[in-house]
Amino acid sequence: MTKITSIRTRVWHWTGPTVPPRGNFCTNASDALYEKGDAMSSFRFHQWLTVEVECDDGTVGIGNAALAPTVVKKAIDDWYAPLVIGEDPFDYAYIWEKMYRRTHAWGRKGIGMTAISAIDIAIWDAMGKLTGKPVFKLLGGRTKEKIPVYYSKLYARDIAAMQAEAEEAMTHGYTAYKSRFGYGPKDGMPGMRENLKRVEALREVIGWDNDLMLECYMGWTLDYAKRMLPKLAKYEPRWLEEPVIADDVAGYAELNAMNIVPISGGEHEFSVMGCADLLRRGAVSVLQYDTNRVGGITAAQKINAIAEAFQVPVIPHAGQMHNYHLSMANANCPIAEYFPVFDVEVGNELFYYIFEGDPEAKDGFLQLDDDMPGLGISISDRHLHNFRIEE
Ligand SMILES: O=C(O)[C@H](O)[C@H](O)[C@@H](O)CO
Ligand SMILES: [Mg+2]
Repeated sequence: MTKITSIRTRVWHWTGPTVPPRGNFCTNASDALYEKGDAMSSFRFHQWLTVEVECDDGTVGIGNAALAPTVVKKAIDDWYAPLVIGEDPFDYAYIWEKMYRRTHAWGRKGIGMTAISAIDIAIWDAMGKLTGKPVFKLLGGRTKEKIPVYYSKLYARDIAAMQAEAEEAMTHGYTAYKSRFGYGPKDGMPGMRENLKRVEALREVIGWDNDLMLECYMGWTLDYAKRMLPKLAKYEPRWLEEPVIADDVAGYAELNAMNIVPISGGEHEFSVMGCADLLRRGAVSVLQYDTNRVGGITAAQKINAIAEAFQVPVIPHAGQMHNYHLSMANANCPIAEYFPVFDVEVGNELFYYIFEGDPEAKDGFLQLDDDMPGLGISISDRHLHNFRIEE
């Protein structure tokens, strides 16, 4: 029997250069407030948590978390690691339930479930390494020759710059593009026009044979979204993402039931139960949990089965290997999100500066290696000079 002997947590604080924040960059939940200064500040992730689960034969599985890394680190060090050390990693379902139930009073969403996710991902990486199999081969194997990806950036800014970015992305063969709205309820009718002008401008560049997805990042309200949907319909978006805050599940369901534009969400939902509730209530037409938030690979795979029963496709939030392996192993995961490598801005791109092994998209697809055990990533020292590491 294999045993887990230690869990090492490190917070990687980015100290390198970052792209300065811009106004109307991306609507977000703080936009509802009378906000002085940078409303987007609490939605930038310039830190990341790595979790290394070591087994008694020296095998180390790597997990990660992007949400509130310093707090998640403390939760793991103080509460979760003692529950997991001494267990057999192949008892991953038992370990998951133990972490979930022993901290159920406070850990079923947010910080706790993010901690569970990071440990669970590390356990699956360890199991892959211990069996000599890529994680996707432990989940269901290769359901796709290669994974189609969508280009995910196009934050709101001046129209010429957005069109230039889309034109450049087009040269890489993507057939799907996600853009972010910069305006919401506080910007009134003029803001609606600004939003619509940018959608129009992107359609001019990518044409009508490519998918266009539109992201609100929780920055609109139900009222505003109901007014915008009929105006957006003619641009045929594949989905409208996170129009309202994650707690407004009824709002999601009302917008989705309008059947004007498919509503997507889930990246701020946690646990099997949380995602099952979104599906049961018809809240989303596309489910977008993130494996490093929702409960790790153990929970994500259960959610995939439930989503398949509802025939709701799962397109996890973010690229990154913990999501790619699930996309490869599930026919109900049609495409994956892909953040192009770029200067540190929002923070989704930090993954590339901490890890080695994440595949690069080519001609709108990415590939996983049948012979690469585990997740296929390692912790890199290429950019150590740009990080302060908190052990
Ligand atoms: O869907 C996404 O990629 C997320 O919402 C991103 O983190 C981003 O849009 C927020 O800045
Ligand atoms: Mg999103």
